[in-house]
Amino acid sequence: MFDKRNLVFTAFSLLRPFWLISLLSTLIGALGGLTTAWLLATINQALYADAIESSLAWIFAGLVVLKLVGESTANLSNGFVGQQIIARLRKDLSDKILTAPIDRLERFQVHRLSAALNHDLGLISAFTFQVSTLAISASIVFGCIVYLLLLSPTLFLIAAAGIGAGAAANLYARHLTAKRVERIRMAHEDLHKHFRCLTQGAKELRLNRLRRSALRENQLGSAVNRIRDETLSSTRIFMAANTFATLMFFAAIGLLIALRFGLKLDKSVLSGFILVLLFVKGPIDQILSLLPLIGQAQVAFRKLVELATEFSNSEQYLLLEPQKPISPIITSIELSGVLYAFPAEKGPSPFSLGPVDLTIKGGEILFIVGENGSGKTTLIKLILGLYTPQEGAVLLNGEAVTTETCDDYRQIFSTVFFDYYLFEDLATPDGFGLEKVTTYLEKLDIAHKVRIEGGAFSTTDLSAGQRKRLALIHCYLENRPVLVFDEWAAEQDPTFRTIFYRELLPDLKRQGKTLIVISHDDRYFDAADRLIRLKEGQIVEAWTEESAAQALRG
Ligand SMILES: Nc1ncnc2c1ncn2[C@@H]1O[C@H](COP(=O)(O)OP(=O)(O)OP(=O)(O)O)[C@@H](O)[C@H]1O
Repeated sequence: MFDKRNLVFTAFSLLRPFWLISLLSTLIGALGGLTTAWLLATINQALYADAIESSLAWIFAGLVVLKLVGESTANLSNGFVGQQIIARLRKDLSDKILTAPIDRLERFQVHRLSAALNHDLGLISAFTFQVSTLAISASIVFGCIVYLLLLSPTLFLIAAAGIGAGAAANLYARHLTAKRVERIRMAHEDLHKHFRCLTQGAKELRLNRLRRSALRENQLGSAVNRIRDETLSSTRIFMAANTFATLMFFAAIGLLIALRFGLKLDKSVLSGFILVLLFVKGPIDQILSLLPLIGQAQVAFRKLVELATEFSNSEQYLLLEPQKPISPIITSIELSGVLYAFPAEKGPSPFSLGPVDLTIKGGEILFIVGENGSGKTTLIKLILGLYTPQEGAVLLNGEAVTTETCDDYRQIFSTVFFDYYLFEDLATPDGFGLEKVTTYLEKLDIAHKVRIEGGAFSTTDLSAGQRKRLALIHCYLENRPVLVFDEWAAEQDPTFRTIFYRELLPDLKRQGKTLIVISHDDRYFDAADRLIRLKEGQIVEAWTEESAAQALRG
């Protein structure tokens, strides 16, 4: 549940490292603003003076310099603080995502993340650039108010009524548009989702006219139209409020002039008053024009805090360096009474796996097989320490893996997931095996397509099967004791599929690696030392090479 205190706390924690410079720059900006009001008073004084004294000229010049220095310093330092805050937000959010529990991350859909990282951060960035303008304008308005009050309290009351009515109209407009700002933000999330469809589903959309027009007109079109219509409607509301504010402003000026004789006002006081009033309209309009942006930035900031709260249960220690070195000796990896259930958010019956008892012996080849949706990938995510079991424990060499040791534990594995991500750069421990890369490329029959250039693959624009071979090269280079393959051979041609099961796996086993392989290739099940079959989240069959041979012997 979102907590308002959290928003305030986050805002303060963001500003804390820069509080001094923020405060100083705001004060300097305010000084610049107040100087402007003083400058106006000096001009007014000079206009009605019988003679211009040199001291007045010096004061005028000094105030101009002070105003320029104050405002530029405030603009520069506020820009600096703004950029620091944006940089900090970007890094903090990336850290949150890097350390977020994998299952949370999987549930928090990508388009929501990209809306936050692009739309929300963009709005906050735009807002931070306006902070000094806001501070300077506010202090000019404040300074002018003080000066007007000193000039004539009666005139001030009349002017304040007019300006106050306009400001109230704008605040009411802000209230009226608050829901629209929320709806625009929601539509941006939808927009990001449909933009993903545009690029990731480009081929399918080209081939399916019905889907294409549904996306164009109903989904993407609807989100675009909602943003346009809600923004236009908000703009109209603010325009109406601004028009009313201007009307009230000039009505107040009209009234002041009309009352000139009735109130027996001094001509010089009235003209000076109106001069300052006309001047102060600029900063007032500037503040009012920023109200829509302030509303949008508030919503954006709240969304970012919500995102940070969603991932607050993060594994902060993942960012600490260095980790414990990985022990290359694996005697066993054990799941003891492990249970994991997906939350009941989607669909009536969430999937649950276990309780599972499973011991993987160091150096063996274990196949995990079963129908689609039987829980194979979920099981390996538990083995890999990517999901935390709700019950039971994972043990390495007989010792329970704890929250503190989990990341060290994860470093024993190299994986190629079914939905793997192919990194272009090679991340090898101390350059391990770099001299062997060419041999690996040749072994995987990909050397004619890819070279190593500057510590990265020269290209990853390859066929699906070839890309997966590059993912395997990453595993070779990582040189970890346990390798996990989720349907690695699915995209390979028959020849290379045979090479994978008959040559590569036995070869890795000979090097002392432990191999965990998810496979649907029943022709090669005999390549396993041990096989377990999953059904509806339970191990329903387990055999070893010996038990199979014994069964065959009868
Ligand atoms: N992020 C998720 N949220 C909720 N349920 C999920 C999630 N991921 C998987 N599931 C559910 O868990 C079940 C097991 O999924 P899993 O990916 O482990 O199956 P699998 O055996 O690897 O299937 P396949 O052979 O198709 O890859 C599925 O029925 C699926 O509905």
